[in-house]
Amino acid sequence: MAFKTLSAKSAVALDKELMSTGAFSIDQLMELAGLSVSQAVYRLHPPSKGKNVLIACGPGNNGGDGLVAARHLWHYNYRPTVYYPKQSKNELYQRLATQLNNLGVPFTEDFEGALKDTNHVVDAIFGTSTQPMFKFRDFANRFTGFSFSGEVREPFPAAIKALKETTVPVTSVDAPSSWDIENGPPSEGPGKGFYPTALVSLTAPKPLAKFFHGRHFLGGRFVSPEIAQKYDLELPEYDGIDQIVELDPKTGQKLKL
Ligand SMILES: NC(=O)C1=CN([C@@H]2O[C@H](COP(=O)(O)OP(=O)(O)OC[C@H]3O[C@@H](n4cnc5c(N)ncnc54)[C@H](O)[C@@H]3O)[C@@H](O)[C@H]2O)[C@@H](O)CC1
Ligand SMILES: [K+]
Repeated sequence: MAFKTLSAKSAVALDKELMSTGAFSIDQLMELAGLSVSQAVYRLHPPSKGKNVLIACGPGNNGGDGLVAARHLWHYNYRPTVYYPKQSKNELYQRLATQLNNLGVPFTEDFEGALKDTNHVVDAIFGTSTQPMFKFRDFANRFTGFSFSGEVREPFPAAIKALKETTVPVTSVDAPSSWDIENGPPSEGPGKGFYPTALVSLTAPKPLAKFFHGRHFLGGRFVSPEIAQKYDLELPEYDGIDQIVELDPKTGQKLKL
């Protein structure tokens, strides 16, 4: 069975559509994305198996999903710790960080130290960025010979390397950080050889998911039938009140239990 995915170009258009004709705000989408991630963590690693969860957040929307997930995990009785070294000045992210401060969730700058005392890690450093900066860099790379992963800037290379080397289970949000949306794992740089335990694809799996062989969940239960049809998405049915659905990593279809 063919593994159906959403191309980088369609992912950009779909994001715009959700926020224009779909009438969603970014806050809403991020809340639902982060809620999905928190449910995947609960499914993989209930608090009875260890409450310490380290959430690594990058500077963009992927990091925002991580901040939201951290809040939900606290409410599920986990003990989350957040690594968020490049805090955005954007009001939305500041509010998400304040919400965590209000719950007493600690922020750490020592990612590797925190990793020693954790039971599960959420990788929300980089997702499937659709920023023009990435496109420019891809273009520039053709002339300089540097790959995307070789260009991951400080302080994130050490964190991505630590994610690769840890024996603690890692759940990646939308993409294993530093993977390419179309071509998957990088051939050099800190993300070379990084294969997390689980992946939560948001809205629809992107082409990189074909290179991933761990446990695969789909989240982002907010796509209307009209938008799904327009983007030719074959979204699996979510059960009951679940915000995630587990997919067969080989086919991308709903996993038959
Ligand atoms: N359509 C959806 O389903 C939704 C997507 N969301 C999330 O949004 C993500 C995409 O967000 P963004 O486009 O903000 O991008 P990312 O969050 O993937 O992050 C890339 C950002 O990092 C910055 N950056 C800074 N330093 C860097 C360095 N050293 N190396 C590389 N990049 C660096 C880039 O400027 C860029 O803004 C998705 O993967 C998903 O997690 C959700 O927030 C909302 C719903
Ligand atoms: K990620």
